Amino acid sequence: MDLPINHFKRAIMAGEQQIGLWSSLASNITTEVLAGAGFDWLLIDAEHAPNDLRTVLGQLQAVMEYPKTQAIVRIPSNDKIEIKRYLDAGVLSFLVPMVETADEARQAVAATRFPPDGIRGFAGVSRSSRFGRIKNYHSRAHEEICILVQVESELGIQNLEDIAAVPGVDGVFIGPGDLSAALGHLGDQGHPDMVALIEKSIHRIVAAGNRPGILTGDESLARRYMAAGCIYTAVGLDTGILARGAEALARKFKG
Ligand SMILES: O=C(O)C(=O)C[C@H](O)[C@@H](O)CO
Repeated sequence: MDLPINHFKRAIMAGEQQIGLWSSLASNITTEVLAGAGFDWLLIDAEHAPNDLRTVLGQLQAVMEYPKTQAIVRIPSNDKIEIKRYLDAGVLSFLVPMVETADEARQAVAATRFPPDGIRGFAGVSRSSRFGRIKNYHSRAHEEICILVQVESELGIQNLEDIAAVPGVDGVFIGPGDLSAALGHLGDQGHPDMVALIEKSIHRIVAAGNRPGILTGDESLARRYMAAGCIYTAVGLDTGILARGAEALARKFKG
């Protein structure tokens, strides 16, 4: 058995825009529904959604039937133990929240590498190696692992270039919600000052030779950030689609 190819990682490295959707319903059924919708990637959120390792595993299995849609997992925190467990479960692409310094970015990368390049614990027969069926798994695993670090604080923005320069950081994702809150615009990601700062940050990440990403449910902002250089762009959330769609249908009959 060959090492699974990380098509998402290869696409962003090639500069090919990847359109994604946030998946927060913590259900293998809804994630399977979304996997067939036509997105390039789904963000399975284990930070701000009631996901745990077992529910994420079920969603990874649900997505497998849709090879054109890749799963990115946002882990609860930048924790080496968490990263090890999600790696062993078969996660290939990570979004690591609240990274503020280059050292924190280095820690995240090291948690995904076996010694001597990192500190990942050795599991001989886990799902990541397809239970020992992938030849040379341990010596090649890093080739298909994708680390996206999330910058969403004032300190993180200050350290953007240093973070982007860390070897093994495949992308720098801007968290507009937390960043807006940190800069005095809580709940107002569309404030002109925030839009300008995010646009400038995207330019900085590109200039640093790395790959920017973002989430926004606002179509005009999504297109503006893509034009600025965002190469993996989440354009909505399953919870929002379900809530607003259900409300609209109810209004049709209930007024
Ligand atoms: O800071 C942000 O914005 C994000 O990290 C995304 C949110 O966590 C997500 O839940 C959408 O609101």
